[in-house]
Amino acid sequence: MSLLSVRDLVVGFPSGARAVRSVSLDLEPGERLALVGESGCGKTTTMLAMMGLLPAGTVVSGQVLLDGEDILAGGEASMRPHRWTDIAMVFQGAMNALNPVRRVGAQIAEAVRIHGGGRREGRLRALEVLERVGLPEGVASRYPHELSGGQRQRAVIALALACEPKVLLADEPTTALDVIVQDQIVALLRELSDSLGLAVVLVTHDLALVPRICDRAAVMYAGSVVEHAACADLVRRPLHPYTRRLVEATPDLTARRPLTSIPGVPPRLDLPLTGCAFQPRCTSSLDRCAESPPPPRDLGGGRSCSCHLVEVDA
Ligand SMILES: Nc1ncnc2c1ncn2[C@@H]1O[C@H](COP(=O)(O)OP(=O)(O)OP(=O)(O)O)[C@@H](O)[C@H]1O
Repeated sequence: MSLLSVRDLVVGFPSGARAVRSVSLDLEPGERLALVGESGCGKTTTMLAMMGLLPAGTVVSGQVLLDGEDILAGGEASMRPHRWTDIAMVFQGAMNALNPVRRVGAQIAEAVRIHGGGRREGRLRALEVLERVGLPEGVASRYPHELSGGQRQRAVIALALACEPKVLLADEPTTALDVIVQDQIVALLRELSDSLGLAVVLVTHDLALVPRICDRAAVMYAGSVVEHAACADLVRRPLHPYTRRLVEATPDLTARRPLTSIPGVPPRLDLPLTGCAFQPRCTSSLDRCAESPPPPRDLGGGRSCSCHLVEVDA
C-alpha cells in the first residue's frame, strides 16, 4: 500500500470542461514525483482536487487514497482531518499567498492553533519550521513585504510544513525566482524530503528542473498522464511523442541543439475525445490513433506509456 495513491481521477468544471480526464499516481514516503506538462494540461487542477480545494470543479470519479483511506469519499468531512496535517500544498504564486498585514510567525502559529495546537505550541512550532527552512529567527516578527522573494517562498514552505504533513504538493515553487534562488529552493525541497521522509509532488512546466529534484516524473497532456518514468529515463529516452517534443522544446545550455516548439494547440477540454488527445499534433500517428484512445501500457520498471506507437514497437 502506497502512502499516497491517486486512482483514475477525473475532474469536471460546470463549463463542461474535463480538465482532468485520467490521472493515476503513487507515492511512497520520502519520494519525489514531478507532474509535468504544458500550461492548461490540468496539473494544478489535479493538485487542488487532491486537497479537496477545487474552486469551481468537481471530482467526477476516482480516488485519492492516503495510507489506504479514500480522503475524497466522504467530501469535506473525510478531507478535513487530513488537509494540512497529512497533505499540504504550496500554491502557485505562493509568494503572494501570505497575509500582507500579519507577521510571518503569527500566520504559522495560527495554522498550528487551527489544527488543535495551543498558543505556546504554535509560537514554538513557527520558530522551529522557519529555522527548518533556513530562515533566521527574526523573520518570525517580520511582515511578508519585508522579506525577499526567496525568503517569502521559504516562509510559504514553512507554513505548509507547520502541521507536519507527510505529503507536500508544490505547485511551480520556483517560478518567478532568479536562478540562484531557484537553486536554493530546489536544494531545500530535496533536503526536507530526505530528512523528514516527506513525499513531494512537484508541479512544473519546466522539464529541466525535474531531474534536479525528483526521482520520477509523470507527463500530463490534455488532462491525462501519458507517460510515467524515472526522471533519467524520461529525459534520455522519452517514449511518448509528446514527451519527446517536450524534451526537444526544453532549453539545454550545454547541448547546443536547436530548440523546437510543438506545432498546434492542445484539444478543447469541453469536447469528447475519440482517439489519442495528442494525435492532431503528432507527426508519427497511425490511423487508429484518431479512432481509439491508447490505454496506459505498463512497460515494467515503474515505466508506463499511453501511445499506440509504443505498442507497435514493443
Ligand atoms: N474554475 C475553472 N473553470 C473552468 N475551467 C477551469 C477552471 N480552472 C481551470 N480550468 C481549466 O482547466 C484546465 C486545466 O487548468 P490547470 O490550471 O489545472 O492547468 P495547469 O496544467 O496547472 O496549467 P498552468 O501551468 O498554466 O497552471 C484549463 O483548460 C483551464 O482553463
